[in-house]
Amino acid sequence: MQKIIITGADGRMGRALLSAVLDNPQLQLVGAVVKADSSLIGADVGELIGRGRLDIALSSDLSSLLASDTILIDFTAPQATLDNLAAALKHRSGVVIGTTGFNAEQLIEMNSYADRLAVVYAGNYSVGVNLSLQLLRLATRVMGADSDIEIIEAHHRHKVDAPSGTALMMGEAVAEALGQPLQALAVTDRAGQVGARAPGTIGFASLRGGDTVGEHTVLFAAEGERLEISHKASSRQTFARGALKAAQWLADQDKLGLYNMEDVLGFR
Ligand SMILES: NC(=O)C1=CN([C@@H]2O[C@H](COP(=O)(O)OP(=O)(O)OC[C@H]3O[C@@H](n4cnc5c(N)ncnc54)[C@H](OP(=O)(O)O)[C@@H]3O)[C@@H](O)[C@H]2O)C=CC1
Ligand SMILES: O=C(O)C1=N[C@H](C(=O)O)C[C@H](O)C1
Repeated sequence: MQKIIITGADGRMGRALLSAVLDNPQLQLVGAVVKADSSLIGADVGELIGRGRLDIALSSDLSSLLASDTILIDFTAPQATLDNLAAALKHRSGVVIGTTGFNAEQLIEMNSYADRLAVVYAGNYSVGVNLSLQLLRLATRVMGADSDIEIIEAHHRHKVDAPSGTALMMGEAVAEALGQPLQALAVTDRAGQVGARAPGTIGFASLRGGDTVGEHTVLFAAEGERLEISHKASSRQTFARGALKAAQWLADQDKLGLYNMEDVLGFR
């Protein structure tokens, strides 16, 4: 059985991941980690997620749980993820990262682990979103030169980063098919007298409200027609199950490296 540790265990994704691990007979939950100042330290994981006592206590001591045969699944916040990667390196644990909102320096730091650890990183672990990246590359090759490309995302009111990690992944796929880096094309801030749309740019718009789990549309607006490629997640379990698939896949890899969900799904 593959041993799994969940960080950010009391978060929205942390709880979804705990349920998904407990439902998967091929996985064994060996640790659930919360912040050092959390009032939940010592509480029972089963009671946290409404499943009755499981005799696994929430802990803040990630290092004491990590080992070379554990996989850490981390959906927390950018700095916490980088701290957790440093801890994983000491124990040679594989890491599956779902956190979004990294800045450029933080992404460079994450990439620096690629030759020392086995890591999967994806801004979205659903099958549908990762399949859509293939569709987006094709649509961009066919229609990209003649279309205005806009990426619209909607999330719940608690989300702290924008554009979403998924929107940026989609933007990267489109930019790659256009043969340019995303930073050179992305427009994320339209307000006031911004002027007419610059050709070849990729616009981003972010909506926040209610309990929206995660919705993304990439619009190719051409003369006389519009193509929209959309994905709607209706449950966090879809992300949790994808992350567990990534953990099982990572455990079977014999090479270190920074992988993504397209690697896990065999799409590239
Ligand atoms: N890749 C994917 O498929 C998906 C990615 N996400 C991403 O996952 C991340 C978490 O999302 P979500 O679960 O909704 O967020 P939550 O805010 O519900 O959970 C975040 C968790 O991380 C913990 N945390 C935050 N900051 C720190 C820190 N500095 N040190 C240690 N722990 C910390 C929080 O602890 P505390 O509660 O004590 O603050 C909490 O347990 C986000 O970046 C989100 O975008 C979300 C869904 C899918
Ligand atoms: O914060 C979320 O909730 C989500 N975050 C990810 C993102 O930033 O794209 C994935 C999903 O859309 C939910």
